[in-house]
Amino acid sequence: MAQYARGSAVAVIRLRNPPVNALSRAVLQALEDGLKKADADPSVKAVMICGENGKFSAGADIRGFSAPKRLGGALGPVVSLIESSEKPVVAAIEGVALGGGLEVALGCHYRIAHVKARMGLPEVTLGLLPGAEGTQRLPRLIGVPAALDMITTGKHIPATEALKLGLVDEIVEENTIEAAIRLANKVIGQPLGPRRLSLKPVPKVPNMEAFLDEALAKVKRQARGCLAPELCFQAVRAATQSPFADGVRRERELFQVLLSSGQAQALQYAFFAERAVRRWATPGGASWSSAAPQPVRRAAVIGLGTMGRGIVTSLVKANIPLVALEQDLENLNKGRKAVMFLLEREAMKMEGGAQVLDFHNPARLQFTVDFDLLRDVDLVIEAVFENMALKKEIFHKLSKICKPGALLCTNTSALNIDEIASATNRPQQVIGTHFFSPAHVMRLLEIIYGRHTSPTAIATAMQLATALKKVGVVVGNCFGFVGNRMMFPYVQQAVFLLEEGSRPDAVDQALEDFGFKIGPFRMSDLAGLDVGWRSRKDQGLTGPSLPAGTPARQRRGQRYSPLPDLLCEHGRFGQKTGKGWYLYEKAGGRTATPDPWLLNFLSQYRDTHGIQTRFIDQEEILERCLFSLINEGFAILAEGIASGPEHLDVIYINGYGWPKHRGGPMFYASTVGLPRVLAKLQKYSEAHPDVPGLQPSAFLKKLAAVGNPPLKEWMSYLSQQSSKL
Ligand SMILES: CCCCCC/C=C/CC(=O)SCCNC(=O)CCNC(=O)[C@H](O)C(C)(C)COP(=O)(O)OP(=O)(O)OC[C@H]1O[C@@H](n2cnc3c(N)ncnc32)[C@H](O)[C@@H]1OP(=O)(O)O
Repeated sequence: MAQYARGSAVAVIRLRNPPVNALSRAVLQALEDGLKKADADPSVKAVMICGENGKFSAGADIRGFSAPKRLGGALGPVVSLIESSEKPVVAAIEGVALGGGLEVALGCHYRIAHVKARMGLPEVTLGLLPGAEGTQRLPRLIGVPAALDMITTGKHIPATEALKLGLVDEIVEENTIEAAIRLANKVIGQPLGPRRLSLKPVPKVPNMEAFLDEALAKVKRQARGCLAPELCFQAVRAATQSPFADGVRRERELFQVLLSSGQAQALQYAFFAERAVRRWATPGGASWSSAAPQPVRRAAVIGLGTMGRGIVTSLVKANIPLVALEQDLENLNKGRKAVMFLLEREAMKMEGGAQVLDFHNPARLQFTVDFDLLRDVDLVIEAVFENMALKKEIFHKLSKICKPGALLCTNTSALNIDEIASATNRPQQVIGTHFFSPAHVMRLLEIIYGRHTSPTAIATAMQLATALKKVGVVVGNCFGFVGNRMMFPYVQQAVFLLEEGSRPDAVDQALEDFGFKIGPFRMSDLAGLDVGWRSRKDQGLTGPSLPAGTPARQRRGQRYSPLPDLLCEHGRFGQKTGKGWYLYEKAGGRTATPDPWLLNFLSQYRDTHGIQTRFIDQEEILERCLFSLINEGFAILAEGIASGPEHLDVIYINGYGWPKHRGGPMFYASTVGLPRVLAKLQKYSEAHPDVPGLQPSAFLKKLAAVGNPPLKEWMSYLSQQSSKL
């Protein structure tokens, strides 16, 4: 709704639709009614539009896009109605003015913002473009370069920047509403023509065409298959080429293309999925609604290797005082230097810099080799390397030293949380916090509860994720948890494809064309092949503990590829050694080129094992890699390791480079259709009966059999009928 009130000469229209004053049909109708009322009332000389509860508006009601024509049809004309008013209209922007909310403000003749307000046109992040004339008004107001940047990236800008760009006329530190009413009174009677953005020309840029060509190339490079950025660009370009009305027509056409592209649906699903995972629950009945977090006033990080350094940086950025601990002075000094380097770099990106982060202050960041300094911390994150014995030794020590209530977190990507917890006297306070590298950059935090982990511990870890500006996803304990467990069959298929005749660059290209930021072989070279090698040796899959006589390409009765082990035996660990699946310009180099040595090695390997080389097309690469990953996802859901497909999708989008415009693996499966996914898996598992990852999971079969229900209904089939799976 929007509430209409008349003060003296200024009528106030207050957008009201908690929590973010999204522009539903009802809100738009009330806004339109309010404008008409003000127009008809001769005692009203000006209008002020604001939002309830300190928020202007977060834009169109995203949930209303299922009835897009009705909502879309309504917003543009309302913005025009505002602009054409014969009485000055002032927008009082508090909190956020985003998307359609900012478009409403752009229709107003004046904009005044609170200094803490944020503005943006984030439609592109939802697979759309600003479809209420925003792509035509914004370039007229702030110029093409700044408008293109805002519209094609969707970034939110602070009020201070908005003022510099000329997006708002004034910013205030006190009462925005009173300031807006004062401004409205002041401008009564002044000519409105110059304030109507639709009447303004688009400011000229020297050599506009060359500028636009360059901007388009940049947009395409960054979009990686996502349509919206390019169509946003086209809408802005229309503003530079056509009169306002024609530009608006073009904007509407492009909006319709996006609306029916499927990508918009995927991105909107991803938006809500990210919010849905905050409402965590465990099969034991613990949940976000009843568990309260405990405060974290001081934390500790153990281990200053790559992960520990990123975690320390992340905690400092979140303003959490901490102790950083290493085993000896040599490693401590190395770690301290690396952390300081990261923090200096982060500080340079921030307004206020090093002073804001305050990392030179030992009360906020203390480096030590003394475990005793961990006595009074509220939370410890252990980030030493993946070795169960070492982790258990540390947790045993922690349970003796740390105060009784301290939360003990382990940063592990696969190890058993219960076994680590068994080394302590407080398993209820032990939890897995799987950070992704680089830990101060990557948004995902996989939070793993063990058999004894308390609801308070989960709530505290989730609260930590929020403080670190990360997306926390709560999952159960199994080898590899959710993310890596789904990754194993994907990577396994990629390697099997090499055995059968493909090449690393062909597999990577297929998956990068699908939208992954980086294919599995480039990723493996980046992460280091030795990491997996060590883990496989620990599991007895390779190395000295492998029983004599074990067939080269079989382990425990299943197909196994020794290719990654063989590469490691040749000292090919990836980027760090200058060679892995690819060749690099030097050790530590980043430019991957196909390596003739590797191709020759693969060919000899196939000869040795009597494998007939065949051509493998892109379709097979995608289906085998993606469907095996998805198949594991269904097994994870059936086991109750994650409480819904949204969890898996949020993990993949934020931790594994899954293209967001495809909505995550489980959403993608729902768009392909479960019967098709099942049929393909059946075909491939018949061809490769010794690969369990290709054998369709019982839950997938069930869902296909009951008629491919929509994703949001999947879990209900599990709870009702799991006994029959
Ligand atoms: C043919 C012409 C057609 C023209 C059609 C006009 C087109 C207009 C396009 C748009 O306006 S699209 C919407 C653009 N706006 C956005 O993308 C903003 C999205 N929201 C946010 O970024 C954030 O929510 C926020 C506003 C910055 C607030 O962040 P905060 O972290 O404080 O809270 P959240 O947990 O994110 O949100 C709270 C709650 O509100 C729900 N919500 C937020 N925005 C919207 C919205 N625009 N529509 C509906 N619901 C919204 C959010 O889902 C949360 O609720 P939940 O129940 O927890 O999910």
